[in-house]
Amino acid sequence: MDHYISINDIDNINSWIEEAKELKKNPLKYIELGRNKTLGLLFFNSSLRTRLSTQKAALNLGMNPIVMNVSGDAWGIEFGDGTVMNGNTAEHIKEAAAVVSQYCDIIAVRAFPTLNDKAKDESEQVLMSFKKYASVPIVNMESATGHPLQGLTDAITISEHAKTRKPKVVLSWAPHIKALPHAVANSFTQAMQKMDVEFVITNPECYNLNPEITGKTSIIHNQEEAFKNADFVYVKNWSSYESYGQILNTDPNWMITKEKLGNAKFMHCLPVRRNVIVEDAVLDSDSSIVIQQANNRTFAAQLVLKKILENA
Ligand SMILES: NCCC[C@H](NC(=O)CCC(=O)O)C(=O)O
Ligand SMILES: NC(=O)OP(=O)(O)O
Repeated sequence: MDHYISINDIDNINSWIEEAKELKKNPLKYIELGRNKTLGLLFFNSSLRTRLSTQKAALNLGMNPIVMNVSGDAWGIEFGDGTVMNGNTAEHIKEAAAVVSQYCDIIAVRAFPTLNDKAKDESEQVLMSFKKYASVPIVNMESATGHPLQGLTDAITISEHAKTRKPKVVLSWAPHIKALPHAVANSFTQAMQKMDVEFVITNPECYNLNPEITGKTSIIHNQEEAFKNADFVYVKNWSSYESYGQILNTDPNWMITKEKLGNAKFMHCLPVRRNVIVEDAVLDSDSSIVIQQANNRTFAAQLVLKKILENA
């Protein structure tokens, strides 16, 4: 594999899941594979899990990770072509990406959407500019429209916890005080579409995700109906896609409660706002598998890095 940009880069999700489970059993098996190779992690946004689990994955492969908080610590980067750079940006992505490529064998990037410029967000300007101007493989650590390391993690976690051959998986919108990206929900949807699961999405009417991503997946606007016989309830807030980046509904009736969850397992990518997205009683119960889910971030990242290293 050259780059890991989206869930579409997974050629066979079942074999990837099996390989990730093998890595989890023996995380240091490939400690020589990345020896003397450097992974650069560039963060334009905050992170706890991605920042630590991706470094851990690199260390398990014998790589040396180096991390930079780009927003704040680096010079402001210009992405526009032909811009007269007399504003706030001090260096162009053409130089920045070429320079970092000389220090790193793989570059991983986190860059969230603007949520006010749909065209710009959908062009994935930051991630795709790194891909264009860097001379080494690029890994997406959550971009404007996708979080494929999370989506792969979620697929592994569902496979590990499934009690039936074809579990029912529900992606549910839940309320939030801030306008949040679509990336996690998009990549989760794409991952579930590749798996042998019964997958449905539930969200208020004004919150349908990008129809190009949801495709034929059924969208049910009645949460209670969607949750019937669910084995996994994956919860996430996202802002409106149609009224791009807007908060149109904060109805607390969409919050996940123990009663609504029934016998299903609760999943969330984290960080999660308690008693806004989900009540304490769920997170503090055995129904929640969010901690086990976050642990799998390491093995998803390790699998992706391994596949890139093996291709080098
Ligand atoms: N990487 C996982 C989720 C990151 C981001 N969440 C957030 O920004 C939550 C912020 C808050 O709760 O204030 C998102 O939804 O895409
Ligand atoms: N789930 C996830 O990506 O977490 P962070 O934002 O903390 O990296």
